[in-house]
Amino acid sequence: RRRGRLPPGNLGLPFIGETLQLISAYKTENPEPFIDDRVARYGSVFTTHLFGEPTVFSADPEANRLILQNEGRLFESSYPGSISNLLGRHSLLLMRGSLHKRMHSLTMSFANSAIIRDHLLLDIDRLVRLNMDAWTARVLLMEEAKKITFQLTVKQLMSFDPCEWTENLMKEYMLVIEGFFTIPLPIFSTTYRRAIQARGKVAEALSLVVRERRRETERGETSKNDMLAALLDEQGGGGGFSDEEIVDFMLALLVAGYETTSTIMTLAVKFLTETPLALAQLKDEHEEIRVKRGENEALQWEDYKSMSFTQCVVNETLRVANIISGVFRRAITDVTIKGYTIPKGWKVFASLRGVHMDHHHFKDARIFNPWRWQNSSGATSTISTFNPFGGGPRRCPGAELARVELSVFLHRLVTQFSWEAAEQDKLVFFPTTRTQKRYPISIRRLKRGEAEGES
Ligand code: HEM
Repeated sequence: RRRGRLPPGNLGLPFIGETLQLISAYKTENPEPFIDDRVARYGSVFTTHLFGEPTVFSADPEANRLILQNEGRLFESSYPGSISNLLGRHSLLLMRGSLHKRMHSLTMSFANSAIIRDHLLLDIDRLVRLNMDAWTARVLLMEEAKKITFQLTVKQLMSFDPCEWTENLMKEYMLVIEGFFTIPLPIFSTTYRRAIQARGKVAEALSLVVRERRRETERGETSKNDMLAALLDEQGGGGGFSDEEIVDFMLALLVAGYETTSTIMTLAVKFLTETPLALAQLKDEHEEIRVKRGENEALQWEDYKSMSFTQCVVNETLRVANIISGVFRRAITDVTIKGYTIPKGWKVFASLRGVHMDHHHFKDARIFNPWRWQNSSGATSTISTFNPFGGGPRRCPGAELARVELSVFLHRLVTQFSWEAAEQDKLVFFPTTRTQKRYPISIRRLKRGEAEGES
C-alpha cells in the first residue's frame, strides 16, 4: 500500500533508537535540548525511536490537539505491558470505548466543582492541617506532600481517616509506585517484581473494603458519600461492577492523583522560594483570607474562589514543571498530520512540555513568571497551548481537585510557616519530575501578629 511521507527525523541506533539521549537529557535540570535540537532540525513534528518503538513526537499544539481529541477514532492510549500489569486491566487509564466513556464521566461526576465545594473541601483542609500540625523544624517536603495526597485520596475513595490500616496500605502502595519508574527495563528489575507483589497485597486489602461496603449497601446500612459509594450506586450511574473491576478502578485513581499532585505541591513551594516577589504577593492574598475567616475556621469555597494570584502560581507551576510531560498514543489507522502520514500502529507522543516551554507560545517560556496569567490566558498565541491536564476524552478528571488541593496546601503553608530551602536540591525529569533530595526545608511556625514576608 502506498503511504504518505513520514515526518522527518532520526530513528537512532537499532532497537534503542534515541531512548538513551532522551533519558540523559531528562535526568538533568535542563531537558529542553532534546526537543529543541530536533525541532530546529526537523520541525515541531518529527520521527524518533523511543522505548523500543519508532515514534512520531509532536511538540506542536495543533497536532497535539488532533491527537488528544481523536482518542478512539484515530488514536488510542497505549501503555507498555509492565505498566498495565501494575494498573490492573480494569483501570480507567486502560479502558476503551463506551466503558471508558461511562467510567470517565462517573469519575468526573465525583470530582466536579459542586462535590468538591460541598463535600471534599472540608476534608482537604482538615487533613492538610492535621499533617502540618505534626511538622518539626526540618521536613522533607516531597514526603510530606505525598503523605497528604495519599490520605486525601483514600478519604475521597472510601472515607477512611488516617489510621494504622491506611499507613500499612501506604507502605505497600509506595512499593507499587516504584514499579512504575523501572522504565525502560522492568523485567530485569527486582523493584518491579516487588511492585507486582505489593500490588497483590494492596488489591487484597481494597477487596476486603469493597466486599464489606457491598454488604452494608445491600442491607441499607451505609450513607457514605465517597467514590466507592458512587461505584456501587445503581441509581447514580454506578452499579453492575465486579469487585475486581472496582479494585482496579480505585487503585488507578490512587496512582493517577498521587505522584502528580504531591510533586506539584513541592515544586510550587520550590519555585516560590526562588521567586521572593511572588511569594510575598501570595502571602498577602492568603493573609487577607486568614484575617477574614478567623484563626481556626475551615476554608470555604468562596475563599478558594478569591485566591486569584494563587491560581496564577498554580498555572505557572503546572506549565513549568510539566509533571506529565506528554502522553503516548497509538495510531489505529493511517493519520495525516501537518502534511505527513503517521502509519497505522505507530506510537505517537504528544509532548505537553514541548509546547509549554516554547518561546513562540509563551514569552520567556523558560522562566517561572506567575504574573503572565494575570488578566490573560498566559500564552502569546491564540490556539490552545496550555494543557497540563491533557485534553479530549481522556482529559484528567482530577484537574479541579488537584487545583483545590494545591491551593489549600499553599494557604495553610504560607499562613502558618516561614521556611527556607535546607539544602541545594536539583530538579530532574526522569523517570519522573522530582527533586533529587525530596526538597528538605527548614521551617518556623509563625507567631500570630508576626509581620509577614519574613521567610
Ligand atoms: C497536578 C496534578 C495532576 C496532573 C498534572 C494530571 C495530569 C493528567 C494528564 C495529563 C492526564 C491525561 C493522560 C492521557 O491523556 O493519557 C491525566 C489523566 C488522568 N488523571 Fe490526572 N493529573 C493530576 C491529578 C489528578 C488527580 C488528583 C486525580 C484523581 C482523581 C487524577 C486522575 C486521573 C485519571 C483517572 C486519569 C485517566 C483519565 C482517562 O484515561 O480517561 N489526576 N491526568
